[in-house]
Amino acid sequence: MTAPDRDKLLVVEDDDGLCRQYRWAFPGRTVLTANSRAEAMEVLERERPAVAVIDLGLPPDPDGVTEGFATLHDLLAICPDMKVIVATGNGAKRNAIHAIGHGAHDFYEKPVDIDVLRLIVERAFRLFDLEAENRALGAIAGSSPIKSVITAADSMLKICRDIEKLAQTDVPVLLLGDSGTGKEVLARALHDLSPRAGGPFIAINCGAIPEHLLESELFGHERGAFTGAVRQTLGRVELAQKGTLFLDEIGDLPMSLQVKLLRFLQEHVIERVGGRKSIPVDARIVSATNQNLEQRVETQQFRMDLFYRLNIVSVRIPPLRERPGDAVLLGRYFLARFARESGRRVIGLSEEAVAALAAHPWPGNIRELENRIRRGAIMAEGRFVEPADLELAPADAAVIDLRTARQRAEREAIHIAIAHSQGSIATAARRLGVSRPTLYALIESLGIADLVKAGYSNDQSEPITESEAQ
Ligand SMILES: Nc1ncnc2c1ncn2[C@@H]1O[C@H](COP(=O)(O)OP(=O)(O)OP(=O)(O)O)[C@@H](O)[C@H]1O
Repeated sequence: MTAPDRDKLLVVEDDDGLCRQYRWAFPGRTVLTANSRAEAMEVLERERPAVAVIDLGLPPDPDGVTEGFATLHDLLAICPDMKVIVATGNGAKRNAIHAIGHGAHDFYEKPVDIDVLRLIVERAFRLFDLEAENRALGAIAGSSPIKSVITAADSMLKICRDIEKLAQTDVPVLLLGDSGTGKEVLARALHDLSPRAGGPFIAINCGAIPEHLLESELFGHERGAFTGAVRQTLGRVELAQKGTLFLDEIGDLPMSLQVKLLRFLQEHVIERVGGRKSIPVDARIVSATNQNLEQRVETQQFRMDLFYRLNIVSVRIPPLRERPGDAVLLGRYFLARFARESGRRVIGLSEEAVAALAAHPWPGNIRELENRIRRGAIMAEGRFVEPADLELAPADAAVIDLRTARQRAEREAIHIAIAHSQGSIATAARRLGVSRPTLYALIESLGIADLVKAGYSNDQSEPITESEAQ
């Protein structure tokens, strides 16, 4: 299918007179019309319009909304980037809200006011353009030199280039970074880009295996080496023959094994537990830690000679919070992946979710981000993942202007006061220290009249007195 056409407007409307009106109303756009869902899908396949206006009352259900919603669903399933505006009957706000929840970009109420509709449609075209540009930018920014490493941050792009260079050598590399920053991803990339790519990549977490098992896990054992050693077993070092050995959490390697590892690094030979033979092993060593190894050397928990052997080249991986743009870029990447894997129709992150991702400090780094997005892809009810789906607080509180902050606080105070006044506006006004007309004016200007009416007010019968009005 071709790319969406940024000038084409699709109108799905069964009234031919209205279709004509639409054509006149948008002289600068190519207006394509369809009378039914089937026709709309044909036009979509052929023309890929950027924006669509659809009437919810379409045949065979012109008086209901089922066909309109089905059309909305089908259009977005094929073309999720398209901006769809739905036309609803007078007063049918519930349908409009339902449509937005199902991915519609906007709605307008019939009868058609062409000036208003023009504004809505032009806004949709502008947004479509902006998003298309963003996607193009994202594709460029996200084009990291290493396929498995998604990043747009300069510091990480530099690390990727360093990894590419280091991959051509055999020097031991020490990867330093907090938990979940992608140390294993980079270790694997180092292997995959190296001439050893055809050989094995063997990883071992030195902190996760009990000390008494670790020696045999690393170096293997001969039959009868200890009770239960019923057969000869190769260790991870030997299994990495002609490949790469990734020693994760190297700071946790017990002192007794540090000597043995050092010998391997110096002489490229190992001895299995219970064995006497020196076995040559050709494996590249990449290690990683989130601890301060120098400090462990100072406190004599880590051998200095081993530290220098492992640390011929070190690569410090920045935490996610220090990679500008990466939380959102990775968030979109994971969401696309999880949505695809789970077959869910979650299309994107809401603006609020993007802001929340950008503001969160990510103590658990990319692993935390991945887990939150996995949750969001499952929990999202509409088409967009919201901050609550990610169990993140909305971020906008930190960046709103003072006027918005004041209005928000006023809204909240009014709701609380009315709720505590059993719905009486007069009592609420007294509690808030304002006159009743002022409170009414505030409720009106803050746009919460409907909520106040629906929620609490039993105040309808209390007319404003003359003295109050002054
Ligand atoms: N730049 C990246 N692009 C895509 N996925 C990434 C990136 N970095 C990390 N990940 C993913 O994040 C998760 C954590 O990464 P990884 O296991 O490499 O971190 P780590 O630093 O080795 O963590 P730990 O220290 O806890 O072992 C993995 O699922 C990994 O695939």
